[in-house]
Amino acid sequence: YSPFDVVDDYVSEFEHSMYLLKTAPPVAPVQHGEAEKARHQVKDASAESEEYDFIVVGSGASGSALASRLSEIPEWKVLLLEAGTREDAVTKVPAMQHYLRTTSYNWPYKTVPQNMSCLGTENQQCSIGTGRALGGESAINDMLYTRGDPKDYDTWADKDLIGWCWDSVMPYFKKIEDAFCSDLDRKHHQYGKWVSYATHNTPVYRYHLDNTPDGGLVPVLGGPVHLENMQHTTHLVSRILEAAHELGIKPVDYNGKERLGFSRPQVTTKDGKRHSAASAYLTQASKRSNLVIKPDSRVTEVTITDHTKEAKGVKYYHDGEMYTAKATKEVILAAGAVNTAHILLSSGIGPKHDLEALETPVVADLPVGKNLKDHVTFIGLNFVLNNTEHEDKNFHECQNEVVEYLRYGKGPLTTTGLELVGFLQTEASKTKLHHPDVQFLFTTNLYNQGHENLKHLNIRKDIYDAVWAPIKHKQGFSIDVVLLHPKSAGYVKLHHKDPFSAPIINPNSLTDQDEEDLETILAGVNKALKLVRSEALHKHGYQLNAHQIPECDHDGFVNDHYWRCAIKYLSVNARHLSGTARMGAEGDKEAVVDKDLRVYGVHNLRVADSSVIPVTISGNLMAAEYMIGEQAAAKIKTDWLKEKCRCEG
Ligand SMILES: Cc1cc2nc3c(=O)[nH]c(=O)nc-3n(C[C@H](O)[C@H](O)[C@H](O)COP(=O)(O)OP(=O)(O)OC[C@H]3O[C@@H](n4cnc5c(N)ncnc54)[C@H](O)[C@@H]3O)c2cc1C
Repeated sequence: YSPFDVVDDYVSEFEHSMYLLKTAPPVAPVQHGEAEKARHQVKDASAESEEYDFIVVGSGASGSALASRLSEIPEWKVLLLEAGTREDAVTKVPAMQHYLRTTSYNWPYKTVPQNMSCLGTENQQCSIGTGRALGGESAINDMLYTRGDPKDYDTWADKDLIGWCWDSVMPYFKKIEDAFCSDLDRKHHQYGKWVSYATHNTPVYRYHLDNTPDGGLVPVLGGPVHLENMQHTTHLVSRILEAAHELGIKPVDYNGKERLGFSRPQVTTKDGKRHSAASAYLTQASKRSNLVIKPDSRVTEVTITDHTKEAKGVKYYHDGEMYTAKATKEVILAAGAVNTAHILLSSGIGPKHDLEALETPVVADLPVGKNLKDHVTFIGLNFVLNNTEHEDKNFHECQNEVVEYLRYGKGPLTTTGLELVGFLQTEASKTKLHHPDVQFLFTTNLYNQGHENLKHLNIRKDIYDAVWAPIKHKQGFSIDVVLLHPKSAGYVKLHHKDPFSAPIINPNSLTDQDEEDLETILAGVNKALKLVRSEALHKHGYQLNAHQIPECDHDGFVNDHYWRCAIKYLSVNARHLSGTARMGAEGDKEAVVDKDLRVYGVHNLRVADSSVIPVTISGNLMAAEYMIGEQAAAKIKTDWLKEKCRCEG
């Protein structure tokens, strides 16, 4: 075959998508004037509005799972509204993920200036952009699939949240997944089987088959979300596993029974291409006539009746005009921890005092926006390999990579650079139970590729020049240290009552009084340094990047004193945002929704996304979001189908 046959069509589609992304106008916030103009064009609500049984707002992991499951009931008409647009050829390529975060597939939010973290960013403002696409963040994220630790969910259940303990959520994880990974703890997964076919001139294909009782082979029906290991790794994996062995750290399946240790990443790709929530859930479901999916439609407010406090529908902005849509049964918000809080606040649901200050009529006085949590992450731990330069690729090599990607789903384009993941308990941990407090992300050549590549993190140019520019093009790797259970909490507030203006986001990272958060990251840094000093890595010549942050370099030594300072400069937000519409039992003053995700004090309104997470989990959030979407659908089905049985007698 000619590589040109494979590549030509793809390259033109890819180039076209890149052109559209580069020329797209800035997305959010829409300018104040434009919002005003649009508001005057609101169509007459009663005459023009569309009517549905359910309206789901936001199509991320939770919203896509939820809308898809609700539309399984043919009599229910479901509307899914999404502010972002459909994915394209660029989003499918895992290696493009950093680029995507500077495009219109992103809400370009920044935090307010921080005092204890992000000191190395422009204006001390961390970038906190979240995904804005059909598929939500799963269309731009790092694709790492981590369920979290059973103890996390048991902690939720300890707060009287029946139905959320590990034993209750585990079946949903299994329902979601279709896992094709090596090193799986199989009892704990819904997994596919591998059958390889190699014919004389075709590549190896994979079939997903199982034995039937009569001995034939049928496809196994796993869940909609395809999981596989990163399809491209380097020699770093075996070297780190060897080093880990030296330190007594085990190789594990972090989604299995034993979770403390190191694993190959399990990621949401299918044949090396990104498998977003939209691909997993909406591609099939969109064939149903009772599911209406509207991208480029930004919800500004939930409409709620004055005296009965019932959610009746939403207002949304599409193509320069405002529309209304009615929900005869429920409205469910799944717009992510920042935007769900924003919509609730704009609808008059939030702290009374704050809403009144902005002259917003109060529908329900609830602590919306409080308790914002994120997994703050230290990115300043970089290692170089004996000053080895990596060479620029020539045209032929690049072309081969594209062919490898398209034809076999392999090669460097299928990876984000992440090679290995660790869940560890540091010396700073206060619990006697086995429970991780930090996550390690081992990535090759992530930060030393030019300042442009760190634009999505808002890193200052002088910091880049001091720390990473001297090792540009050097081979090496980094260990990001992720704080899994931050004590500090922040908030999301309305900046203005105009629903189009960006909210105030303050994660307040590393501000806890006892500095436990800082000390836990420091303990993680020291553990990482110990690992790199092991014989297994030392013998290859890996060295700590000698170029450090000038503001922290008081005495020329890289010691705890230095690292505490460095952590404040180069800890950034992981954008694992949660907790802004927290789930809690009745009487819990910090709760916004109950255990069935219903908003307290407002009828027919639920929240089903990371906003409801009451206590952070030991892992990245996407898997939990899929689980929350699935659980929400099951709860809604139970409620309304039970209702139907009662009515029908
Ligand atoms: C850069 C980045 C990397 C990450 N990497 C990982 C990772 O590797 N693994 C992992 O598990 N997690 C990762 N995360 C976090 C994870 O992706 C999210 O926590 C999770 O996907 C959130 O799912 P969600 O359904 O709650 O919301 P989202 O995915 O944020 O979906 C919400 C959707 O609602 C839409 N929306 C918002 N406001 C409105 C509105 N007003 N009207 C209509 N639609 C609206 C948004 O456009 C968005 O599409 C990452 C996040 C980011 C930003």
